Amino acid sequence: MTYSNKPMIKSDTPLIEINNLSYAYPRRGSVLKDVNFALYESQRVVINGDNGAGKTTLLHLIVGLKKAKQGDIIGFGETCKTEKEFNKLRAKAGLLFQDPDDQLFCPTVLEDVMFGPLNLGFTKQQAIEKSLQTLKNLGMQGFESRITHQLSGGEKRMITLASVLVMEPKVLILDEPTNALDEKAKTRLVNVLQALPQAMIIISHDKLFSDKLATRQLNLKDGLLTEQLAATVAVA
Ligand SMILES: Nc1ncnc2c1ncn2[C@@H]1O[C@H](COP(=O)(O)OP(=O)(O)OP(=O)(O)O)[C@@H](O)[C@H]1O
Repeated sequence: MTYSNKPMIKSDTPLIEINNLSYAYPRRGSVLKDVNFALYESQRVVINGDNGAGKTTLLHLIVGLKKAKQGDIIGFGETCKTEKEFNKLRAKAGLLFQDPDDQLFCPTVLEDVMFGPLNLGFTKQQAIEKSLQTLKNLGMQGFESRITHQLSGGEKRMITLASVLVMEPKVLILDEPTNALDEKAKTRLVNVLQALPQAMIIISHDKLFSDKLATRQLNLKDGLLTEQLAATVAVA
């Protein structure tokens, strides 16, 4: 038998857990009120809610881009309070920003998608191969040398998705991934996400997309996160 010093994560331990999380903005007031939530392996949780309900705020709190005064974020079994602890969480949880322009920063598409794998320590050749494969899976082959800031809204969305998926994070956190996508691209995205083993938290206003993908749907309203639907599709 071998022993490891690494903390063991039991399969019934949530990947991400939120306990009694509350958040308020100055002038806006309370956005989240005592929110509790747990994400387990293989779950695809879609959160919907009206504009301004606090969905993006919730995702940013989960990954530590905003810090709550009240409540706990527990990532992969470890409570996160400090920047170092959130850095560890972010290494395993890939966030797709609502606005692609917050995510694209390299001159060309390939450089942008490669950036993550290179940072993870893959060789240039490996990073290129992984990036080309991910772009192909998303139907974006041929875009490698395109200038990112010249892309259309939907193209930017797909490239930012590629830059998150190529990292193969343990958890995918996607803020309105279908924004600006046409029906063909949405269908391709559903197929790509359904085939992935990762757990996901997805914000979406797109009911059809949510129904196809979600194993669990939640609604955020008046600061409260409530269960909306039982599983709509079987987890692969
Ligand atoms: N820095 C800030 N200061 C003050 N209020 C803010 C700030 N950021 C967001 N808000 C407000 O907090 C509320 C929640 O914003 P958030 O972006 O989380 O909503 P959302 O549910 O993601 O909305 P949408 O569906 O429109 O993207 C909104 O009323 C927004 O105007």
